[in-house]
Amino acid sequence: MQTIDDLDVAGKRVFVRADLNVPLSGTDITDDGRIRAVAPTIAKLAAAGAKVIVASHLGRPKGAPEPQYSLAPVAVRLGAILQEDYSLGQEVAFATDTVGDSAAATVAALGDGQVALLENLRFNAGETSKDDAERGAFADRLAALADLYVGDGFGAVHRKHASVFDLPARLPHAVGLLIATEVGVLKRLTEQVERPYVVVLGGSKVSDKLGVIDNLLGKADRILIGGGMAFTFLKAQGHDVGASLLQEDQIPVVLEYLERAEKNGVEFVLPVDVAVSGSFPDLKTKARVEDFEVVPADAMPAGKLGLDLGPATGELFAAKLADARTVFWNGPMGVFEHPDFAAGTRAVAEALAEGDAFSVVGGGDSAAAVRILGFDEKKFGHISTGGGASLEYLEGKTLPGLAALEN
Ligand SMILES: Nc1ncnc2c1ncn2[C@@H]1O[C@H](COP(=O)(O)OP(=O)(O)OP(=O)(O)O)[C@@H](O)[C@H]1O
Ligand SMILES: O=C(O)[C@H](O)COP(=O)(O)O
Repeated sequence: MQTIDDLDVAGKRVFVRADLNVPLSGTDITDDGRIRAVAPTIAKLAAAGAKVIVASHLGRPKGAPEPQYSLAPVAVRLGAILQEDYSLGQEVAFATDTVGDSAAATVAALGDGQVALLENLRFNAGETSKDDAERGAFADRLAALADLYVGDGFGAVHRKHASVFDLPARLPHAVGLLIATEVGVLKRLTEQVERPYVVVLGGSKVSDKLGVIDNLLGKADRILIGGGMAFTFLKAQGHDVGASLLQEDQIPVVLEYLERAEKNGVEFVLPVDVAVSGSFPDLKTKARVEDFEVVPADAMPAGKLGLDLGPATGELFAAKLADARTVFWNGPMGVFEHPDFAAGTRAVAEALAEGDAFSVVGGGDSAAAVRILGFDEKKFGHISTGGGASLEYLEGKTLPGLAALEN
């Protein structure tokens, strides 16, 4: 792959596909880790005299503008970071569309060394379309904005989307600093793993992430399952899971995983107790949950939502991490955004921060959780900006965004 050092960027319009899909509470950015992670690439290009056009998705809008997914607050924060940490002389210009008049005018007004951010790519149906021609047509319009392409949105490289996959085929391209670092670390987990190798999985994108277990059954020594992921396993074992997140159609798959794990000598560890509530907590006010209750994992009351590991499971998971030499963790153990349901995530983070295993934390929300809960990032081996992306990399899948940069 070419790096940005291989490109002559001075005076050129350089399109940087970043992953600025940051957690928001209204228009407040609750964790800016993904912005900080791509800032070195943007700053380096600007310092080399490029006109830098940054683009990203945010959330999952359905192909049309949805104001709550606007990247406008991100432009302000990116500008502040570039000014404070990289001495960029001006603010980041913001285009209120992606391939329309605002984008054209914003890019035309960019001077050498200046930076603009386009509005959310997913406000256009062409970005995520399954139809090659529709995606290609959108990529053509994006390509018209720029002379060169830099891929640095590691969190999105597993998506076959126009700006990730089709656009680099249309412009001379290179890999950014963030992707280069991320891939370097994850390679280590696929090539030389020190054992015991323990994998911790949680989060809410259950259907996206169950598949990785298939591959991990041949690699990991122990797999701990928490977060929204746990309830499909508990249900497969015959337990009622109330109104918790459940991927019912995946139960046969999960049963096969459990059987194969036993055959392969891989230890599966599931929650033994769960923190529940009758409704999803208010993440904005963070008001105390009146009906908060810890119940055994095999006796979840009907209608209740499992929202965190119980304390016994927190201790169990910490014990199962104590002798690990390598750990990969993806997905929070509970709805950590609310203080009543952060304990499980805190227990795992604490075990990793205090242990001496080489630990990789993958995922926008998992990484944010570690920082929001106040852990020192330096206590972890690597904090990856990619959740689904890092899992698919570890699965050995071809990632469209990396394949496109290799061609
Ligand atoms: N039991 C649960 N029920 C519902 N949601 C949960 C549960 N446990 C965790 N979550 C939610 O999971 C979300 C994070 O899941 P996700 O799979 O997106 O994690 P990630 O891999 O770190 O992020 P990404 O894949 O987006 O990079 C958090 O917002 C958290 O509140
Ligand atoms: O948060 C993520 O994992 C990336 O930004 C990708 O988002 P997506 O799962 O909505 O494609």
